[in-house]
Amino acid sequence: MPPGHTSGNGPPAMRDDLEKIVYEMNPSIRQSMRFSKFDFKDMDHLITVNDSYAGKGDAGGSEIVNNTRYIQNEGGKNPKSDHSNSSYMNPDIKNPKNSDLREFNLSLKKKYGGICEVYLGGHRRIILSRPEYVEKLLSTSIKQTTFSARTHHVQGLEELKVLDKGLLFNNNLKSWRFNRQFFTQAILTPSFKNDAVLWAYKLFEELDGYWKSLMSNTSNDNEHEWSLEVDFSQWFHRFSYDIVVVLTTGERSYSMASYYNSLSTTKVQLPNALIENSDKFVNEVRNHILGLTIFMSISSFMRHYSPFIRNKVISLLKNRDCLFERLDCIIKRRRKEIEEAENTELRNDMLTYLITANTDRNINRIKPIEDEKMRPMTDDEIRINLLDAFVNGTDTTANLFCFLTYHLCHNPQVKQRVLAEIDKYFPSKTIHEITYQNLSKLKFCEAVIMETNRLTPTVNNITRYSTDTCEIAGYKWGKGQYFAINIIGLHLNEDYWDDPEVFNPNRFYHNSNDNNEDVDDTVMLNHKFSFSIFGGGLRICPGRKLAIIELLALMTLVYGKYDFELCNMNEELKVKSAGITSCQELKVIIKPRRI
Ligand code: HEM
Repeated sequence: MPPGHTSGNGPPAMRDDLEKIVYEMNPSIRQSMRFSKFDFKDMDHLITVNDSYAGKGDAGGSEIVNNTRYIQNEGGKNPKSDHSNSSYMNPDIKNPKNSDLREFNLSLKKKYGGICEVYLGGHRRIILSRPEYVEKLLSTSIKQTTFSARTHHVQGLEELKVLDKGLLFNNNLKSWRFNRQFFTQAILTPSFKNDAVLWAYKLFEELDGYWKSLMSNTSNDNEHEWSLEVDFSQWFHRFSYDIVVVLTTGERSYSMASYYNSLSTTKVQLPNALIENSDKFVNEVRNHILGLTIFMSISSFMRHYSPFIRNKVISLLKNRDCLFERLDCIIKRRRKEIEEAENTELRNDMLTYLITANTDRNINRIKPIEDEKMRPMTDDEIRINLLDAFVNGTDTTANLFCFLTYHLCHNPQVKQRVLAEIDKYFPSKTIHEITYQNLSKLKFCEAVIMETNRLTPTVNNITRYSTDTCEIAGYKWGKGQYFAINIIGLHLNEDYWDDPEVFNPNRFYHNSNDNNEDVDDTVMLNHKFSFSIFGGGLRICPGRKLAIIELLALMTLVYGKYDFELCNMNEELKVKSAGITSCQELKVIIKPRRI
């Protein structure tokens, strides 16, 4: 997930504070944070395309030019003709107030075509919206290291102690490779994937229990005919936290239980202290994610000397210390358990893998490729890898599941096909047989996941920072150029997609005969890079398989058991869009489908 991610369902107090900081402070900061809340009227001022930059390779991009010039005129169309359309909106997300960066990206593509230049907070970014232009950035070649970094050296990230560590903000190629190898191996082993499905099942059972109990609080006595209004956004953000925490640390968090307690007069049978501790943990992670946004976007001077921000910054640094201390305790506790469990079989969670990798207790016995990677990981390294999994692996999946539900409710025929496929492979009473191998048979469901991400991507930009001179989009650029791939610009590009605004999973499902088990899962895209759900190249999302397994498991378990419809079909999808597009609320009525 790219930098600048804000979580949609952070604790309200925290979110309000962030908005206060961003929107109500002095104008110079508002200007620098314009990517969060921008004004279409000002776009011509903000955006400059000037090929005198190109070729010079001036990474500083010294001046803002007030006029706008088109350097790429796509498909013979004059982008100027789209001017009146600058507030173009996808039918599914209608309110520009609710969807800042997504709408901004869409209008950039509409108005300026495949390439343009944007100044945000004094930094020049080159925005790319054509698949041909992003090829080199997402190249898989190991030798192509010009675009191995995601950001420039952001001092704020150093202060948060995440720069050049772990994966997400690690620009040190050697250190990144070391961490990436462990991270990937830890979450791609068959035993880990099995556990992922097992935990999805267990946590769904827990969720199912809460929903039934909430229903029994109401007057309807007939257990087969009840219905319940639930906010999918709240439940599935919590579900994704609980599953990622248990899969990575092997320890339970109880954020679903805590949410249930807030809704119900009867409470879960767990000690309060356990739930409070779990709430603290989840809030620390959420605040850390918000901290990443603030520390990346606001200059060191403003962070430390602006009276508006200073206190927030101090509390975010305290939050970082608490979270790090908590993770360090978990790591130490597990190290001790591993030492004490001499001859016993070890668990499959990510933490156990990271502790034992390259030791004689290695749970997966995968041989490291290079000598330098032979050493075990330190606690400091393990901590950041766990954090990377929390930061990247929770809200992304939860939001996608909400968007998916929304699209299915608006496309009843697609919904019927999804249910038919689930019923075919997981008939009633066989749901406990769910494994990652048989989930992979759900090809139509997988196509629905892809199409959901095409139309409503959770990640808005994939960024790269050039570590050498390069040529992109026919221009020469200097070392230190910041590029941002405009995902929605690619996904709704009419040159590569027929009826791009229509929800049509068949684009990703090429087997017209549903009875044919031997499905061709090669998706034919007009251009390899016209679709990017998980990024690409060296930095491609390492959690992509886990994300798909989790989403398929959720579809099977939730849609298999419950019928679902939106409380209000006319209501807009409520999203907020910064680094990721996040679902704020999704009210759904659920009814039992299978008894
Ligand atoms: C639907 C869910 C998800 C989506 C849409 C998603 C998307 C992405 C994208 C677009 C990137 C940037 C890739 C690039 O720069 O080329 C990324 C990076 C990353 N993702 Fe995911 N992701 C998802 C789930 C997960 C999960 C479940 C995990 C792990 C538990 C994860 C871990 C990571 C990490 C660690 C990175 C940084 C990789 C690096 O810099 O080497 N993601 N993700």
